[in-house]
Amino acid sequence: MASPVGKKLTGLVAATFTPLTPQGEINLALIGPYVDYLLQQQGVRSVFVNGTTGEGMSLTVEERKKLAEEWCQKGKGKLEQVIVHVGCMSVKDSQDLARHAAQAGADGIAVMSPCVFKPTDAGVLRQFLQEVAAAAPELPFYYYHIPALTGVNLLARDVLEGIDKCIPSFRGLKFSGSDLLDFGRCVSYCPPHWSVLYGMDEQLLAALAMGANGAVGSTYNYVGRFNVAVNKQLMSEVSGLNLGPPRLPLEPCPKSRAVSIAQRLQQVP
Ligand SMILES: CC(=O)N[C@@H]([C@@H](O)[C@H](O)[C@H](O)CO)[C@@H](O)CC(=O)C(=O)O
Repeated sequence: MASPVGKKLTGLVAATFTPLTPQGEINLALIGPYVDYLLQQQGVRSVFVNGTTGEGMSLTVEERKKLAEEWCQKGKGKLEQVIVHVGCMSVKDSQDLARHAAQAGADGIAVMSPCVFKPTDAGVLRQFLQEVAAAAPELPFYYYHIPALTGVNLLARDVLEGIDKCIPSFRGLKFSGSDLLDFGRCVSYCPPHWSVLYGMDEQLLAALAMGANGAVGSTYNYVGRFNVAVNKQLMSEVSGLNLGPPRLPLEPCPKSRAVSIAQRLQQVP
């Protein structure tokens, strides 16, 4: 099957919370107003559903399906992209969620590593991701790298090695780690039609300076507007300095180039 096209995922993406009723049931009635709130109050136009912030791993498969459907339905014609996290401990549950996300009209799916029986190396993790991606080959697929939660301390760059050969729908990664060297190597490795999205909101400026295409995080639910303003300002200052394309060639990273990047960034007021 031909690999999916679809618009490149960029900008701020809110990792959505899951609204619950006082009885602990998912509260689907709040999703419509949540969409409007993100657009109107935060200037955030894409969402990442059932991830860490949304406590997807603590929800049942049925609850995750209902939430994915509701976000796709209420976001249709309003949001730019609805990305659904479909990672589970069970590959079959993940495949089921991937197929469902495609039927529900999601714009892409993401998967984190299983974290109890952990992959022993990057190849094993790639194989897990491949089996899930194959269940919805028409959807752009993203690897969700979050080692602090999964305990899977593989380098994201190693996971990316040759990944498009086994996952034709691969379109990038959400990097929720603090290792900016690994992040920079991912930026360098990814072709321009992939998205490199950063997920530690506290380090967003560093990630943008290193070439992130956007960010996925919890704080964009409530300080999205602030970030949109700061990022616009940063980008105009950086482009005013004539630094060239933001995608920095860090692989291999010669010392002289690293120094010159640092010197140039110091000039940003
Ligand atoms: C561990 C965690 O929840 N990390 C958040 C961050 O947005 C994080 O809340 C933020 O950087 C504040 O520490 C995201 O990376 C998680 C995320 O995007 C998700 O919910 O899928």
